[in-house]
Amino acid sequence: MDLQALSTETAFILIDFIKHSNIGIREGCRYPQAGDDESSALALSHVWRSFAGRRSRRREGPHTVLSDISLKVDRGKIQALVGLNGAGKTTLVKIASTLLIPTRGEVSVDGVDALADPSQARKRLGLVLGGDRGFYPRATVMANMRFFADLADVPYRLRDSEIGRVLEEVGLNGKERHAVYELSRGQTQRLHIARSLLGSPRLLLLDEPTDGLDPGVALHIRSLIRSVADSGVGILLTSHGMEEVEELADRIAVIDSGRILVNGSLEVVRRFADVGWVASFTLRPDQLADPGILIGWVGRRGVVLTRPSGPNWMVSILWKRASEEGSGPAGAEPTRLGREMARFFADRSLDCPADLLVRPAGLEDAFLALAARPGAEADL
Ligand SMILES: Nc1ncnc2c1ncn2[C@@H]1O[C@H](COP(=O)(O)OP(=O)(O)OP(=O)(O)O)[C@@H](O)[C@H]1O
Repeated sequence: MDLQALSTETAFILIDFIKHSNIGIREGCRYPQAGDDESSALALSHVWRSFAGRRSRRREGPHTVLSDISLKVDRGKIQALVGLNGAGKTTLVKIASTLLIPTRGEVSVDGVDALADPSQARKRLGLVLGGDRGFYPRATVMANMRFFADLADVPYRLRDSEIGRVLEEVGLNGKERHAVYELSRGQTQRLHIARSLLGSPRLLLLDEPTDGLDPGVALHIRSLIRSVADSGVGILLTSHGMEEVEELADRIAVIDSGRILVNGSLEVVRRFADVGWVASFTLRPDQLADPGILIGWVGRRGVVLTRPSGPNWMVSILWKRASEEGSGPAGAEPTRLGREMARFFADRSLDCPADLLVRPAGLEDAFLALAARPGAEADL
């Protein structure tokens, strides 16, 4: 736009508008301002959250649950949040949903400052905390959805068609006249998702959406989550299901004691956790009475996890990837690694386990390796 070609009055009105809006001019183009990230459904910046100690523990002072969390969820992408129980995932979801105010930091939902204008932010997001609560159980699906559509500010004349749209999206069309208590657990969970989609939010916050569901229903919910993301909604997903996260997430943040350890693709998380290949097998007591011998042999090249299974041990060796560039067995192809392990048994005149399997490490293995890292006991 050529400002010189405008009358002085029009130019002043335009400049005044630009000063009081979120728009900047750089060589005649609109460029993003702070809090106006075009691709962000959610932006958390240096978020901290503390809780006052319980009355009996007041002298201990506030308990810090989240420390300096910065996280972005892009539109159309699924950002997963994984961590052990009590790591701070639900607290973070509650802050993103405006249910909880951070002690410090900034929260922006679809470009809206959620701390300055929580009601505008709420209109742009959907929240699924799941579980059996959250609906009027004796009222019908339709009555519940009309109530929540009103809360979501869906215009009255569009209300029933909007409800029809979201019920169809989750496969609950036909259930409108059923009381909520008549729905199965999986159907109730789908209704939670339908409710969160009312008003076409730009951000969906899903806290363990498939928790407690049978595998078939969980599969359906997962494909629903993917299709919602594909429609351009940014999704923040917390889950203890590592396979689910691996399948769905574009980015995975691992949170530990209220801090983000790493955030990126599965490959980034695996590199951070320093785990490349996993060897798993069953060890009989007549093969190796003391798994400590195996642990000593692996040494610093990996992590050995054992768990009893009847009289046997189930063993997983999380081989570090650092030695992939070096000389250790983890640097070999899985076949070479398998051969190396076979030699361990042969050198001790022991049978090589028949079920020995070497496979690439997944998210669960990376997570276990992080939990087993030195010093982790102190903070996990
Ligand atoms: N209202 C509260 N008052 C005091 N402490 C709280 C409160 N809410 C959460 N916490 C504490 O904050 C920590 C993190 O809890 P949060 O529920 O966010 O963990 P989480 O990662 O979601 O755990 P889980 O996987 O078990 O659901 C826990 O130590 C919890 O006890």
